[in-house]
Amino acid sequence: MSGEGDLIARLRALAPHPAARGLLDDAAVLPAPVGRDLVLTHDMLVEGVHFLPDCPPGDVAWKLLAVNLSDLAAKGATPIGVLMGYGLTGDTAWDAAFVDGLARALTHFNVSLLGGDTVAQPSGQARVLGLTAVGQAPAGGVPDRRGAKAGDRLWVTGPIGDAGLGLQIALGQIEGPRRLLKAYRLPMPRLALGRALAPHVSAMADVSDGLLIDARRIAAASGLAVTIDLAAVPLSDEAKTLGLDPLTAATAGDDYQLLFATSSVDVERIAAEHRAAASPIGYFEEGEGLALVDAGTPIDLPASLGWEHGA
Ligand SMILES: Nc1ncnc2c1ncn2[C@@H]1O[C@H](COP(=O)(O)OP(=O)(O)OP(=O)(O)O)[C@@H](O)[C@H]1O
Ligand SMILES: Cc1ncc(C[n+]2csc(CCOP(=O)(O)O)c2C)c(N)n1
Ligand SMILES: [Mg+2]
Ligand SMILES: [Mg+2]
Ligand SMILES: [Mg+2]
Repeated sequence: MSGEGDLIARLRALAPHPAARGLLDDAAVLPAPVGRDLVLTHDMLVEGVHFLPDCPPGDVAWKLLAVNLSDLAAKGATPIGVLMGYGLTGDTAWDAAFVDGLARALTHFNVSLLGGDTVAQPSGQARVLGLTAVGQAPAGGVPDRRGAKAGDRLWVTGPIGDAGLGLQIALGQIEGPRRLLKAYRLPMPRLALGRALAPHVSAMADVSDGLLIDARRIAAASGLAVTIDLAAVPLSDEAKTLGLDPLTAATAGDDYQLLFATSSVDVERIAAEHRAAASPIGYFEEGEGLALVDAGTPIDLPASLGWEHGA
């Protein structure tokens, strides 16, 4: 495998959906699901920004798909297919391992490749990958970041902070269990849980940039203030053993957990039915901005609430 044509030939096996037209046409043609809206999202991964140069290519493929499916999960949507933007660097072994990993990930999530684009990247430059995911909206309406109500509690699925530790492990800054490295490299989008929660939430998003910054975005989009209790942020046993502090966990990002507002009392039961844990970590009220408490005692906001590109 070397050039564009060879890559597309390899990708053809990942594109069995009739909408993909065998990756032989100018565009994909997808019949709209009857009576359902489509949910569309696009996220990119950049070498050195989202993944390290020594990350196994198959893991990069998994993460490219997973971070996009996480946005569909936050909308309670069911994935249908994806379009991928790929930059060739001339490293054909890397490309082959990436395609193998993408095949595994697409099979795992029962998603088809519908199309995309392949370009050559100038040699020596960081890899840039993009993916658009298309999903079918849930029947009862799509949760919005703008829908939180004063009096709602803020909930998050857990754990939070494992991926941040995984990044530190990948960077060789700390030693820790392999599960934390996997949390960073191979995030698991909460698709089934997102679908189950969607009818019960007033607002929902996934946690990509950091719990604090993403919670503040829900509050801002809803025209409300949010208060978060750091003592309630769910940490894994491994993270506690490594002494992870909740503020670091809540600003690290890469969690791909669900963050949502609701007044429903059914949330813990729904999460348990999906073998997940959901924790009430705060509440919304009239006003604006984010406030932090630690077991009830107000504390100052950190200088950075999470990841913001170019900030
Ligand atoms: N280059 C762009 N062109 C058009 N819309 C964009 C662009 N970048 C971001 N957006 C839109 O801005 C909104 C917020 O995007 P953002 O990427 O912050 O959300 P997200 O994908 O959930 O988070 P993350 O990228 O951290 O996973 C979305 O509606 C997104 O489609
Ligand atoms: C090598 C490396 N360094 C730092 C990070 C941390 N990081 C980068 S982008 C981002 C937010 C999510 O991305 P986006 O907002 O683009 O979806 C986070 C938490 C990483 N993943 N890899
Ligand atoms: Mg995005
Ligand atoms: Mg998101
Ligand atoms: Mg982001």
